[in-house]
Amino acid sequence: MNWLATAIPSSDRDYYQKARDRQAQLTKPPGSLGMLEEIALRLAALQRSETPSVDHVWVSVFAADHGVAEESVSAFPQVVTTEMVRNFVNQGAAINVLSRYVRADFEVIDVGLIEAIDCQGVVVDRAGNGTANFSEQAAMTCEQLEKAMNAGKAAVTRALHQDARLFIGGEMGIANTTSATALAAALLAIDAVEITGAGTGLTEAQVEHKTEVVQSSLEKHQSVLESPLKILQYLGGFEIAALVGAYLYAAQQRLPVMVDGFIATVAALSAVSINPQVKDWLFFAHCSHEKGHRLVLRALEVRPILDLDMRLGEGSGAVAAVPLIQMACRLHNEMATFAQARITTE
Ligand SMILES: O=C(O)c1ccc[n+]([C@@H]2O[C@H](COP(=O)([O-])O)[C@@H](O)[C@H]2O)c1
Ligand SMILES: Cc1cc2nc[nH]c2cc1C
Repeated sequence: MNWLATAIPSSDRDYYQKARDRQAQLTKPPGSLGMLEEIALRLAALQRSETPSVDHVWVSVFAADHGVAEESVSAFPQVVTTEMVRNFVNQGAAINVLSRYVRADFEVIDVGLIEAIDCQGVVVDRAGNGTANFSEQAAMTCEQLEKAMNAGKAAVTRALHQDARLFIGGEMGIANTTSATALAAALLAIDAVEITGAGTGLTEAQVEHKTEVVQSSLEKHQSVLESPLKILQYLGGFEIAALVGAYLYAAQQRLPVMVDGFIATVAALSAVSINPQVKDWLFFAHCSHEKGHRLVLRALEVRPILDLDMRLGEGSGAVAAVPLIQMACRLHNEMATFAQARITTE
């Protein structure tokens, strides 16, 4: 994975300052548009533009099965992953509705279902047929990790070919909150009990069992979890590794990203652990209802745009935040200045 060593550009300070100067002249008390101002400044600096815009959004949903599902850690059966992929293709899922609403390009990628489904409209870029059960062995081999991260890179390449201005990666994988929880606990060196939550809807007793599965897996693999890539290989999922690859490559290619919920934010944490420069290119859409999400956002020192108790995944929260960042751009670009509107400032 030589491409991982490619430098990630920083955002442009001059454009940031220019955008800040313009915000100061717009017809509003300074700072009164709150976080919408900062979003516009960041986008101006990333796009090196005085008129930032995110008119063309790209959504790639990565789907994969998880070996750890056999430990009864999800409220839903594993087959739902494949069934939801069919739903994505048939345009019936929440992410399809939201993508249509913002006129985003949408694709779904089978990055590792147990059984490949013969369904027109699925991009097949598989790293394997489901990960191994990480409570017993490494979730994936080094080769599979590379394939999964390359699937994310390939999705970003497709987005760039279509001139997308914002990349959104969604995920679908029954039991992937168990994987994301283990990843975050390993990356942040915390205990499973601090971060394990209900996922798709476990009872308290089931969450306790899930916590034990995560904690014992962390202890089992402790001696090999010495780098972010090893942690991803041992505890990750193919769709999570694809998100990590997508975030890193998008940043290398100067394509801003909107990060979705708990699983996607853990993928962002993994990407930041691999290359901290990636953080400049990431916007965080929302804080999900999943227990560990706020903790991971805090660890990343980022503030999400929305806090709606969503916990769906699929990229849904990220798309829900798109109208707000589009508004942030329009306000920045179209508001009159005090001089234009002839408004007294002192
Ligand atoms: O994005 C989130 O914050 C989120 C929180 C809980 C669950 N999910 C979704 O639910 C699935 C994983 O839940 P589970 O309980 O099977 O681990 C997976 O397909 C995720 O997209 C997503
Ligand atoms: C129905 C269903 C839809 C989902 N979308 C993302 N994760 C999901 C999990 C379930 C169970």
